[in-house]
Amino acid sequence: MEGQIVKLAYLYEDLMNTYGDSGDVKILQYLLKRKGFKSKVDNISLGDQFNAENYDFIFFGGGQDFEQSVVAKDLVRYKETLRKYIEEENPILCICGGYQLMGNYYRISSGEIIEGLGILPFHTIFKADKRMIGDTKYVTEWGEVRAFENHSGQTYFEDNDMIQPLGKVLEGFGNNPQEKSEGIRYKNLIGSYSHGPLLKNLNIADGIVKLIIERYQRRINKITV
Ligand SMILES: NC(=O)CC[C@H](N)C(=O)O
Repeated sequence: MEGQIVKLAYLYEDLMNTYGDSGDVKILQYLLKRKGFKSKVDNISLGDQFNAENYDFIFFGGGQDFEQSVVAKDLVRYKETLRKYIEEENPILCICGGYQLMGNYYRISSGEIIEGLGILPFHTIFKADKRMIGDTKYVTEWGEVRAFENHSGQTYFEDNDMIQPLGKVLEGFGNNPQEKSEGIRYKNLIGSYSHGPLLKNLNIADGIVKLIIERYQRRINKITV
């Protein structure tokens, strides 16, 4: 029965998957299996139908500016279902280009604006003077994380009460070269510039698996009552 399977959605797997990001989903499936949970990944792409309510976890990986501009136009159809899912404290992990698209906009090198979903109050701006590339190290609520970043977009929060960074940067750049902050945490949405994949850091992976199982149990209880 479908209800007995943990359901994961991978948004635009064919377009948004840089530097091993799909490994994040594979690691989560492996850890869920070790805990005795079967899981299934649905790849959601251009023109598909998607209802976040049916899932226990959503993954949105990184992408180059061109792919982001294509995806942004399609993604707008999912704004309300994603907003509801996020507001209800369900788990979602957005990496780099996927993270950028949760904010208000991303201004790319040509000056053109890629509209984000505007679910969270931040924006990203391409700055030619600095490509943020290399190894990163930062501290999160789950402990220290090491990963790899490669982006030109610099992300700035517009409301520091509503959203918090995922971590404090010890090495590398994170959101931008000035603030020593990495990624975002809002309810159970995690956004990060980390590739490599991020979830090779098992402290974060275990934290997300816990959130997924809690969400799965809430969803299953709703189906069976
Ligand atoms: N790796 C990525 O997802 C890159 C994101 C975006 N295109 C940037 O350069 O900022």
